[in-house]
Amino acid sequence: MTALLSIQQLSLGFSKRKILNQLELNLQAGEVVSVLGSNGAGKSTLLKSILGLHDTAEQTGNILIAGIDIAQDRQRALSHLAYVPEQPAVYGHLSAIANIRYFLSLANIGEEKDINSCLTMAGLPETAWHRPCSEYSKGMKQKVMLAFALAKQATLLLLDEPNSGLDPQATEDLNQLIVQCKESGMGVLVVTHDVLSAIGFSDRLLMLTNGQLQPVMLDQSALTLDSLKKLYQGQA
Ligand SMILES: Nc1ncnc2c1ncn2[C@@H]1O[C@H](COP(=O)(O)OP(=O)(O)OP(=O)(O)O)[C@@H](O)[C@H]1O
Repeated sequence: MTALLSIQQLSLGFSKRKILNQLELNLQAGEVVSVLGSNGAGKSTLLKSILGLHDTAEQTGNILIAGIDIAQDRQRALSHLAYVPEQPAVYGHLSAIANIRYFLSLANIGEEKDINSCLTMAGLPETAWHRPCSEYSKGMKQKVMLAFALAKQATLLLLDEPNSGLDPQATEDLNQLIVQCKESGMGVLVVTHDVLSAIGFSDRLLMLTNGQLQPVMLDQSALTLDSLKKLYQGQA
């Protein structure tokens, strides 16, 4: 089976400082993988690599999305992917529906999927659909971007710190949506500091350390701040 995301020997540095070092990752359809790591470990740098945002001269290795090498055909590779950044980027003067229509047109996608049903699935209240997004909370903007991912029929979803700034109810709603995406056959890669949520929705937890991804097993019932500190410091 072709992996939805396959990263082979990815290395990247800034000013001769190595951030990613021969990093390997495979993610299958219907799988949620969460990447943990200390501040500055390189998690956002990894996401930017997957999005093809780094100068290729700075980077070595291969990244394939649905079997397509982003260095060869970035546009076609990215057509399979949806990305929700930590600060969701929507146009404030447009409504949720208008934003999604606009993003779909930018991606050259017709409205094959019903936007209303995507907004419903993403959990945005119907009363907000036609209001300008400048009036939305962060959680609501995030739901617009997730509804876009569903409307685009992306098979691979990248989420950068999806729970930061969300209250417990909004966190639970988002966690459930991640599980729904997985159950519908999407692959989801999450970068997060919310270890508790990640244990709940992930099939695999990986720790980014010294530029590489290492599997970690965490027992939710034994989780303490001290045990987490040790794990992040590589002492667990
Ligand atoms: N464009 C850049 N130029 C130089 N250094 C950079 C650049 N982007 C990131 N870095 C450095 O690379 C390292 C990894 O940064 P990155 O943002 O990927 O970390 P992170 O794991 O996402 O951290 P956090 O958990 O704080 O968000 C940091 O030391 C950062 O300063």
